[in-house]
Amino acid sequence: MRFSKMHGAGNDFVVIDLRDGAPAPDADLCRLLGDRHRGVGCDQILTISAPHAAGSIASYGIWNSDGSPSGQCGNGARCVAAWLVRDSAAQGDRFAIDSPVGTHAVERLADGGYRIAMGVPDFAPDTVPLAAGTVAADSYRVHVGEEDIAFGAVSMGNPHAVIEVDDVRAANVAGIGPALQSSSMFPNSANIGFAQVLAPDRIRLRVYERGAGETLACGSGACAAAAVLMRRGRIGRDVAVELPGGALRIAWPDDSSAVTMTGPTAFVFEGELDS
Ligand SMILES: N[C@@H](CCC[C@H](N)C(=O)O)C(=O)O
Repeated sequence: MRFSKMHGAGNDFVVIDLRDGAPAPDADLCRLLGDRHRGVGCDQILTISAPHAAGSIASYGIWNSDGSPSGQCGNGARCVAAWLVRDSAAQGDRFAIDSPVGTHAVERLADGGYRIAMGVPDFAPDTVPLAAGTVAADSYRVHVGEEDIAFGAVSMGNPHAVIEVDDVRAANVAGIGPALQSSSMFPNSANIGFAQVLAPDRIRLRVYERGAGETLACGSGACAAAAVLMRRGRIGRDVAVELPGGALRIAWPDDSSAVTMTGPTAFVFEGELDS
């Protein structure tokens, strides 16, 4: 099995081409590929297959390093786009690719970065899914140990909670992240973001990802944090999101439009696994 190792702002991937109809890796193989000691090591495994929608050039599947599937991966979408460009499957600077939750318009930028239309954020609790009766415009509350935590919740095709903090570097990401993930409020778990507003056009973010733990960057998490804070009026509609592994640009012109995410991609190495 041949694969490409890639990363987007430090969120790293094993990318596998399944366009010949080969089966997707099962959960055991995903765990092995994700293992940084016994396998290749990555946060997510991305598989590239034939398109689902007319007009798209390919589709992709997403698996976390613990073997669980996801519907959305922002950094992964940029890496899949860059992989398809290198493969000459993409003609021109604008094309479309299908994630498990829908079709995404892709724009290849002059500086080598990619802009992806990530879809319209959905705040409905049933969609997240979040076990809460009403849609809170601002935030929900939950007890984690002794702490009373306020958070926003949104689906970007995958579930996100966003906690605004004063100092993200001091945030208890490794404690609150897994505790909130296992709360009964999140029947499908969630990606837990910790966001600090630095300026109306700049936030700092760390994300404890579902199925992967804290990563150097989470693209859908950046969209989710920006959407929650924009909806609260805490920041403007076009922001830089500074993550431990790099910066992404997130824009959401108005509540009914798609969020766009812009950021870098990198190829790390090519590899081959034997059976
Ligand atoms: N790193 C990704 C998100 C990957 C999936 C996530 N952990 C989940 O289970 O939903 C990104 O860049 O968005």
